[in-house]
Amino acid sequence: MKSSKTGILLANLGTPDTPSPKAISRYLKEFLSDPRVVDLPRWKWLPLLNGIILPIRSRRIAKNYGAIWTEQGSPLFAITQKQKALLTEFFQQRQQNVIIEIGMTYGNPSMQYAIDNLIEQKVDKIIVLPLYPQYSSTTTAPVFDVFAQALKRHRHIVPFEFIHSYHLDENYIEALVKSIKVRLKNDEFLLFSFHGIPKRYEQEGDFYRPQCEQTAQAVVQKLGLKKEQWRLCFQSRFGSEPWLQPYTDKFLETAAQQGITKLAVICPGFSADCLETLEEIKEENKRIFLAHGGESYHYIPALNDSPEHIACLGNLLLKRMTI
Ligand SMILES: C=CC1=C(C)c2cc3[nH]c(cc4nc(cc5[nH]c(cc1n2)c(C)c5CCC(=O)O)C(CCC(=O)O)=C4C)c(C)c3C=C
Ligand SMILES: [Fe+2]
Ligand SMILES: [Fe+2]
Repeated sequence: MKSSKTGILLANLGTPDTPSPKAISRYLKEFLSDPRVVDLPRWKWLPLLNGIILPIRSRRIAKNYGAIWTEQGSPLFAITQKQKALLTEFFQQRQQNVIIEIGMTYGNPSMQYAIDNLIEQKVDKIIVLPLYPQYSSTTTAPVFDVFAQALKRHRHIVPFEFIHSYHLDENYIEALVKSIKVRLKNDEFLLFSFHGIPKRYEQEGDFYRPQCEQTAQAVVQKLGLKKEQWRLCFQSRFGSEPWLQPYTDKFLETAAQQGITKLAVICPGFSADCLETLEEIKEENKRIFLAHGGESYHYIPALNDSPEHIACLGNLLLKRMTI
């Protein structure tokens, strides 16, 4: 009897191909044209995006991308490749017949490329794993959209499973706890910083915030932290309307006045380090905190390709393969 072959699709946001303004603009155009991300009326948003935002922002963030770029490409790209390689080993060790592809929502490798490859290799089933522990209509839902779009080219819709979120997965919480335990000093305050979304999206039904809160609560409970030893904030706001609050940068401006002078920051919503963690949180926000009376500040890296993270992702997938 033929053994079943599972296709695994590791989905993430995507990143520019190079740190040049041209490549960044191409990537941002695709990303920010998605109505799931910016839902303003097209007639209002697209001229603003194309005429003002893309030329200015892509030049501005080119130097930030340049500062974090690696020989293997952008950190998000390089880390996702490592996750793929280690997950392949994870399944080989367990004698599972799997093919893993990376499919980015925006940019390369595209979701279409990933799906075409999996279908060409005649997989019996596809498991889609959006690498976002907390669901959001701005990240997880677009993975579903591009996945469905990519299948349109094929006659056969392969049976599939979509991992919606894993914000309270036991191995995910354990991996965060372990990573914090080895890095957080006794006298440090712990800041959880999650990527923000517009507040309006929450009012319209996006339940991202409660999932972020549940992740943070589960972690602090295991660490035994008191409520005055930690806080949850939201970073990376964009545009002028209110986003989820409290804002990370605003908190850092006033933290020292509240007696918080030694700080460690973790961003549990990012499964791989990227521009938003390595530049904004690790560098820019450190400068803000130290300029406003903070004494020490350090960033706790994303779970990336750590053995605990690979075991977490591997087991999440394995559960879907055996049922
Ligand atoms: C404009 C609206 C945006 C929403 C909504 C948003 C939500 C969101 N994003 C992530 C994860 C990542 N975002 C990254 C970069 C990034 N995000 C936005 C805008 C929105 N994000 C922009 C304009 C950019 C580009 C950089 C910048 O100009 O600041 C990245 C990093 C990609 C990389 O190449 O390293 C990630 C990852 C989440 C999780 C989220 C909502 C929950
Ligand atoms: Fe973002
Ligand atoms: Fe940002």
